[in-house]
Amino acid sequence: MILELDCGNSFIKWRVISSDGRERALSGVVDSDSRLFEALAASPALSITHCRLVSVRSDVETEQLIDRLRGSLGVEAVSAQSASQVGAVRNGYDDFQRLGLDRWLAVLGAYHLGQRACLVVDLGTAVTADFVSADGAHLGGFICPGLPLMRDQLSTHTRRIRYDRQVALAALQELEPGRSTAEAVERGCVLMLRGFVEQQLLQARARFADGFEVFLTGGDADLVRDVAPGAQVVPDLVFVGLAIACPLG
Ligand SMILES: Nc1ncnc2c1ncn2[C@@H]1O[C@H](COP(=O)(O)OP(=O)(O)OP(=O)(O)O)[C@@H](O)[C@H]1O
Ligand SMILES: CC(C)(CO)[C@@H](O)C(=O)NCCC(=O)O
Ligand SMILES: [K+]
Repeated sequence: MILELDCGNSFIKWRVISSDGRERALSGVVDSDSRLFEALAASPALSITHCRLVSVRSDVETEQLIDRLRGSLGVEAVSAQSASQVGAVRNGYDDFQRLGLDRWLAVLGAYHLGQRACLVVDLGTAVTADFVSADGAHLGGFICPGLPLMRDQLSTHTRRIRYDRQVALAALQELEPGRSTAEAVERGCVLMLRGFVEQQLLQARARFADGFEVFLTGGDADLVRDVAPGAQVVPDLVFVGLAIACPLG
C-alpha cells in the first residue's frame, strides 16, 4: 500500500491507497507529525510499502518527517520536487523553484483531469489561484490570506474582536449582514473569499475565450462552491498531481 502525505502550513492531509492506486483504504487530516504517527499506529492492518509526499514546510521540517517515516514504517518517502515541466505542463514562474509545490501539483492534477484550460483555486491557510492554458502553459497566479489567517489577524490586531469558535461555525449558516461580532467577521471573511474567486473567474473568462475548467480544492472549498457553479470540487487534487510527479516503480 502507498502512504501519501500533503504537508500544508497548518495540517497534514494523509491517505493510504492500494499499490495500483485504485482504492483508498484510509485517510485523515492531522495537525502535527506526532498525530500522523498516532493515526497510522492505530491502523496496524495497513502494510505500507511506499510513501510519497509533498511539503510546503521548511526543508529541515520535511527531512525530519522523512527520517521519522523511515524509522517507524521502514519506508523511504519520495518527496515531490520542483520542475520546469512535467508532461505538457510548463511552470510559469520566473524561477520555477519558487512556485509552491502544492500549487504545482494542483496544477498538474487539474490539467490531467481537465485536459484543457484550467483555473485552479486552493483554499487553505493561504488561498491560491493558478491559470493553465489549453496547451499546458502555467500562466502564473495569485496568493492571498485564507480564512484562518484573516480571522486570526483581525483578532490579533484589535482589542474587541473576540468570539467563540462554536459561535463562529453557527454564523456561517447564512451571509446576511452580521448582527454580532462573530457573524460580522465570519461572514465578512467568507465574502472576501467569494469575491476573490469571482475575480479569478473574470480573469479566466477574459483569458480563455474557448472555455475552461474550474477546480476548487482545500479545506474551505465548500464556502465558495456556489460562486463557481460549473466548478469541480476535488479535495484530493494535490494527490492527483502527486501521483503524476512521483510515479512509483
Ligand atoms: N477536517 C478538517 N480539518 C481541518 N481543517 C478543515 C477540515 N475541514 C475543513 N477545514 C478547513 O480547512 C482550512 C484549512 O485548509 P487546508 O487543510 O486545505 O490547508 P492547510 O494545510 O491548513 O494549509 P495549506 O494551504 O498550507 O495546505 C481551515 O480553514 C478549516 O476551516
Ligand atoms: C502559497 C502557499 C503557502 C499555499 O500553500 C504555498 O504554495 C507556498 O508556500 N508557496 C511558495 C510561494 C509561491 O508559491 O510563490
Ligand atoms: K494546500
